[in-house]
Amino acid sequence: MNWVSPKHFVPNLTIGAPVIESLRKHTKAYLDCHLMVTNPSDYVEAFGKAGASGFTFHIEVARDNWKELIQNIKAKGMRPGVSLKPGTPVEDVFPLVEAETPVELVLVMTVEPGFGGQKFMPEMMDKVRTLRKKYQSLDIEVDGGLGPSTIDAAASAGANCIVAGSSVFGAPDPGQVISALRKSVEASQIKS
Ligand SMILES: O=C(CO)[C@@H](O)[C@H](O)COP(=O)(O)O
Repeated sequence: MNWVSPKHFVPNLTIGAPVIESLRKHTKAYLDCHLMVTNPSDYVEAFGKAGASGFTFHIEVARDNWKELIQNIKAKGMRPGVSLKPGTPVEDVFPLVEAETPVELVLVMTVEPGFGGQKFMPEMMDKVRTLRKKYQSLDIEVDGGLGPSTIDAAASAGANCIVAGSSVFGAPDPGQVISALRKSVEASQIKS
């Protein structure tokens, strides 16, 4: 794909706080917000007010301010999470999980963030296994290329929160795919 990253031109997001606010009027569901942005601090207040449940930022853009960011996310009533890109070592998020005010979720990207429909990277399961061994009760999320053919690898490595796009929205029966994903995670949790 020949795609060049644009510079920021406007401070708004296509699926930003107004979308969360609109959804919140119709559901009590957990709204898990993963902000793939360079300036997550700028969005905490708006997402909190809009009714987001979780706010996940990227470690790659928060190396200098993650402590304040986590505290701010919690102060605004959301669960803080941190995400890491495929090239980022898992050790980089340990301090955030072990902090006095810790993140409550780690999102291991299983594709390069940016586009749906990419191939799952099984080698990222080493990160998931490492996190699960070290932190038994941590929420570990995976995102990218998850579907019926890849869920068992992720679930058996220890992932318990699954983000799935193409496999669900491209299925003739999305509910059936969601059930299959859920079943695999539940079965792995019983075994461990
Ligand atoms: O936002 C991203 C990647 O940037 C992911 O959430 C993907 O969009 C998930 O989609 P599939 O890989 O399941 O199609």
